Amino acid sequence: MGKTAESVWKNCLNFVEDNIQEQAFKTWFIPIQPVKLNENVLTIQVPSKFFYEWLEEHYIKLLKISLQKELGKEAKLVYSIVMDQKYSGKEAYTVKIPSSNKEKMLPQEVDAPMPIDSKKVKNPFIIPGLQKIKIDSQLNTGYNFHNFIEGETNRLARSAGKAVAKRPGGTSFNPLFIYGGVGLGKTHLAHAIGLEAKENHPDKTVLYVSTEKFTQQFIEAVRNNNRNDFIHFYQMIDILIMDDVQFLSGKKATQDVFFHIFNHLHQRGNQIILTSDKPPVDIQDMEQRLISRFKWGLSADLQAPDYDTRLSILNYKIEKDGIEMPEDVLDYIAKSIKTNVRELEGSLNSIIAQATLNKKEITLELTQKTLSNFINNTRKEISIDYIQRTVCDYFKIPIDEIQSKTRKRDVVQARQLAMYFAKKFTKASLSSIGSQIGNRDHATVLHACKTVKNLSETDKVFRGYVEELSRKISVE
Ligand SMILES: Nc1ncnc2c1ncn2[C@@H]1O[C@H](COP(=O)(O)OP(=O)(O)OP(=O)(O)O)[C@@H](O)[C@H]1O
Repeated sequence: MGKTAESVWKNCLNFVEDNIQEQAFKTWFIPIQPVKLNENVLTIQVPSKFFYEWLEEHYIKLLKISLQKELGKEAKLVYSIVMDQKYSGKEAYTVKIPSSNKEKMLPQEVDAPMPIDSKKVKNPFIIPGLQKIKIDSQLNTGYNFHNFIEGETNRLARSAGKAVAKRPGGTSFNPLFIYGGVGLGKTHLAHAIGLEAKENHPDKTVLYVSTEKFTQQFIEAVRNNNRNDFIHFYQMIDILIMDDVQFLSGKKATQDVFFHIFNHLHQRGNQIILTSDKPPVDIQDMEQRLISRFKWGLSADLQAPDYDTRLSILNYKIEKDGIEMPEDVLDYIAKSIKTNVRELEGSLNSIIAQATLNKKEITLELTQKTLSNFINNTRKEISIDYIQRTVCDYFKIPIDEIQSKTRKRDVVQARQLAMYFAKKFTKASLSSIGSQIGNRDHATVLHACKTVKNLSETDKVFRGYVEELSRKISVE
């Protein structure tokens, strides 16, 4: 039987699967569809331009080998990309681009719905000559890529940051929206991108600004009647990094001015990098038109580091400070401090300080003693998993039921209660709660929280459940 696109792709997938991690395989290869086979040219359909860029950046070598095994040395790969027409509200369409077939390459330029080359458009507000003024980028050289340790939980954000620093405004990651909980490295990564972009493109104007500072500057500008100067200044920036955009929440006038700056920069193909403690959809009191712009590029999250990353961070820091520490001590710290990198650094510093001040050797015993308070506090954190198990035990429902799609009344109620308690007892965002409890969206979680609140006010029996469960969960 002759070869078909399906059969060729199936064999390629078998080869790829044997050579990469399972999670990566599921994420980047399962969604691909074989479309056409024309002699030695295989066309595959990928869900987005981002997807295509990622494959070309990370897996091109593997794809090339697998394809050559199937179709010979002259094998060629063509991507069919489903382009989302976010800007015009028109139907999605597909574009076809050949693979670079290089082992390592820069992502190619694609016919994006947004004219990337709109740099030539003249900005009537900018006085010629002013554009190249030197500004202090406000970047902290201590926060660079070299000391930003890579791990499973930050790989996507880090790689996207690297890509942006290489080709600011030239990838589909615009804006690059980095989000994650407290102390997970958002600010560090944002500075690292700025520093590397500056190094790669010395002619570009880079500016890091916290949202708080931006807001203060704006208020000051309005007070002094130079709102326009403020806007013009920001419109001159080639790479704008704005930290903690969740602080725009509720600030209508600042959102408004940022909206105009954002549009201007984006239309000119300038790069925007934003950080936030939550994903765009969960930012409260933010204009919808801004939220939708935040989602235009790539949203990448930083999660709490896993054990291996925690250990690598500790090793890096002690090596840098020229300190020796027994392996069991490092292992103990990495196993005990799980929440975030700032706490990990803090605990390491406390141990070093204890040992230095008391002229003691760093031992496991000293470490356990120093960290005891800290660990007791951290253990009190309640996980979503624990909440789900407690609710399911209480109602005698198997945990897979609330994870399933079933709409059975008792299961729906248990699921809603689990969502309500996750909102009450954890710092997780609505969308993160939804994705962990039954793979629902943030609106479902919001609805669940309201339903539980309403029912507790009107139904005595239900209120009893809520109170008892609340006690059970918080006792731990
Ligand atoms: N992957 C990493 N490798 C090395 N150090 C890291 C890493 N991630 C975070 N850190 C360090 O952890 C500390 C906290 O990081 P950072 O201030 O960037 O967090 P953040 O997410 O911006 O926190 P916040 O939400 O409180 O602003 C910094 O000292 C940073 O250098």
